[in-house]
Amino acid sequence: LLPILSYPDPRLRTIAKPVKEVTAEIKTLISDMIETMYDAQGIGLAASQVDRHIQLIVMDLSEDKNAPRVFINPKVTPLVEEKQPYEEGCLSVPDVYDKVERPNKVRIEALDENGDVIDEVVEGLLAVCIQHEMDHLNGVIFVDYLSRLKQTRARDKVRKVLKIREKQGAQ
Ligand SMILES: O=C(O)C[C@@H](Cc1ccccc1)[C@H](O)SCc1ccccc1
Ligand SMILES: [Zn+2]
Repeated sequence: LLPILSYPDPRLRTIAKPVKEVTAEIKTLISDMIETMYDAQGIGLAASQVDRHIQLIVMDLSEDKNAPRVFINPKVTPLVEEKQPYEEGCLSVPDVYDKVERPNKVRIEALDENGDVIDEVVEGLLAVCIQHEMDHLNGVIFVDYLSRLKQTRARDKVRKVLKIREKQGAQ
């Protein structure tokens, strides 16, 4: 399992670089990220969150957690002006959930783990999730869209959650 960086760790603000070649090392990272995402009960995970600053996202929206998707060097283009609110969460901001408005139909252009082209139009949760992960690759965290007060509360909440996890871990 890979350690997931927690807000407000400044490393989460790093801009991810494009992947030049899908090496064996990157394939190992992909499987480690998928395992880490499942363990953390996430439906998406960006490489930035595990302190690897390359343009790589893994996602799995399936019920049985057996259909992982890999997006390398993704480009997301909104296809509608109108934004819809969605109650978002983030594995880097544990136990914090709040509404974020995003376009809910986007085009995804990327490469998959075999270097094959992905070019899809997606809607709903998949569209929300890919935009949330794309933000991570650009050093943006969903709490950045919230008020200063909510950002302060999020920082305090994460500090508390991490203390509790430390204690649990130590026992
Ligand atoms: O990037 C992450 O931290 C994983 C995110 C992905 C996500 C955020 C907002 C909306 C959809 C997906 C989540 O932690 S995965 C947990 C989750 C699952 C369903 C709905 C919201 C959050
Ligand atoms: Zn996140």
